Amino acid sequence: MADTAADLRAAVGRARRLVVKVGSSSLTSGQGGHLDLGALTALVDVLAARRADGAQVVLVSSGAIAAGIGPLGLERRPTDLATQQAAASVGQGALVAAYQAAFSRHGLTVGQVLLTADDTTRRAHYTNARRTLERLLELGVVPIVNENDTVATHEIRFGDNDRLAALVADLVGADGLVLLTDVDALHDGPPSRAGSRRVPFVATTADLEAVTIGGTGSAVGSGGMVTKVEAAGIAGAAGIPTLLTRLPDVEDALAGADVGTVFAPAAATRASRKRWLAHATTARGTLVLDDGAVVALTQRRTSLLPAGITAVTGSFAAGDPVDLCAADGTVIARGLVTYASGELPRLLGRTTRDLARELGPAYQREVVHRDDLVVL
Ligand SMILES: Nc1ncnc2c1ncn2[C@@H]1O[C@H](COP(=O)(O)OP(=O)(O)O)[C@@H](O)[C@H]1O
Ligand SMILES: N[C@@H](CCC(=O)OP(=O)(O)O)C(=O)O
Repeated sequence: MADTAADLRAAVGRARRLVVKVGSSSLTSGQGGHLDLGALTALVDVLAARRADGAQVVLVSSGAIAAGIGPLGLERRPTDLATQQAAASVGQGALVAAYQAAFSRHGLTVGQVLLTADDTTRRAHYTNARRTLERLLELGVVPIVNENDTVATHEIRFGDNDRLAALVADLVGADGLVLLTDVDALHDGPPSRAGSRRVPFVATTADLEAVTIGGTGSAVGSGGMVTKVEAAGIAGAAGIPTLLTRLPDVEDALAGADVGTVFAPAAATRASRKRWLAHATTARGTLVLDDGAVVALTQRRTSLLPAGITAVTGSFAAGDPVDLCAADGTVIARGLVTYASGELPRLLGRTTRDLARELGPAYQREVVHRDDLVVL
């Protein structure tokens, strides 16, 4: 029988391994610019209590850019990448120093882990990040994860930390993910709209059909509710329940109180490598498929051959992740491509037999092998 909301709340509360993500809006005051040390300390006290109960905790903390606004004398969150990176460079130091001081009062050591979207896209980097996090946890350290904003580029960037938190939860095999933001829960419409109501439980994506999910409502956050719901989906695909609430309610939430929104995990999960491909990679280009190829991939689960591709966009190397799209642009799958973007145009629409005869046996290969392909 499916888990009830109460079961799932209890499961997150007693998680042996917990990933907690806190957003910029919860850690900074007013228009942002300075860390709210009271809020940060309150969070650390709750996490330290979980540690004292024997749980392992990974903290994914935003706030670097927001915390750099004040020290740099800026008036608001910068919008250009270079100034965001400068603010993150200043703010990340302040953020980790504040956590270090707060956790040390509980006798706990923290370790900073900065990741880029490129680190999760490359499988070897991804598994390396897993080893680092595992070792930190074994050593009793509280890892504090953030995006490595100072080197992230526009093209390949998480931007908000919601997806990163869900990927980290999957990476470390967490039993629960907690997303802390500046609203008490997911609402059935933007909370600023009069009459919007809390959604206490999302059992399946069907429960989201009647919900209007919007972007950020704060001056310092970036993803809004859209990325939080997506993050709950990514964690759910790994079998991990997500609890979304606001920082002042986190203690009650972890005690199983009926606050926030709890998202049930998916009934069926994919293999870890397929989850990585679906959620942790960033596509470097697009292959547009004809209708026959779409049917072959989605219904017969075949590999993708050159004959079914009508167009290629982007610049990628062999082995890179790419999106596979239908003619109308809908992304239907993601896969690791066996050819570089420069090689593909002359192969499109051709049979592998013709290509092998003309160009040699190496050209008999699939463009995306079914083992390296995940239908979305
Ligand atoms: N349906 C919804 N329910 C709740 N919040 C929503 C909804 N749609 C949009 N939001 C907005 O999402 C915001 C939280 O996201 P964000 O500002 O990115 O926070 P964080 O910094 O914690 O990541 C809320 O303040 C709210 O204004
Ligand atoms: N890595 C960035 C996260 C930016 C951000 O606004 O994220 P979030 O508050 O989670 O929507 C930072 O630390 O400032």
